[in-house]
Amino acid sequence: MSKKRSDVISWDEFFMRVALAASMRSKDPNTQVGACIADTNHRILSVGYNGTPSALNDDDFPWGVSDDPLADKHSYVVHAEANAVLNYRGSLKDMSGATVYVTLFPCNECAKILAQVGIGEVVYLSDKYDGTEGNLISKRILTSCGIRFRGMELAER
Ligand SMILES: Nc1nc(=O)n([C@H]2C[C@H](O)[C@@H](COP(=O)(O)O)O2)cc1CO
Ligand SMILES: [Zn+2]
Repeated sequence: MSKKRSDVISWDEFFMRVALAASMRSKDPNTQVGACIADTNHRILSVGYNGTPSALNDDDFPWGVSDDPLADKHSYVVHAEANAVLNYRGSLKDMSGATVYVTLFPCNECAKILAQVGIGEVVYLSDKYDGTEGNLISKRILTSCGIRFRGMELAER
């Protein structure tokens, strides 16, 4: 009789790879971000990546940065974590205590959104904006709302 496989990927790795796959849909030329929200029963609630609102023609808007907010991509892009929350079609009470897997540490605006929908934990791959103003504010919000956060790495496969 054959034995069951035991070297399966962990839940952390599975959800982070889903987030990573979502990031591959991003059209942002500089930073592609993916997010996957999983509940405490290991069920995926939602997925998102950074992009413009779907009704907006993203060929008509900037993908670069500029001192002019009208010509800056940041003015038009919805962040991956926000999109994951907005894409969710279930009852928000089921998001309580859920974990968001995100390929880049959330900004302060997303931290507020995640806190307000009751996310319990943030797991991230990169923290490339560590120490910047928005990043420090985000960590302050998460900490003060009792939202745990931890980094993880993905093994090469
Ligand atoms: N956690 C995040 N989720 C996101 O979806 N983003 C998005 C906004 C932009 O489209 C891009 C950042 O572009 P840049 O400033 O690195 O060229 O990633 C950014 C962050 C950073 O906090
Ligand atoms: Zn954000």
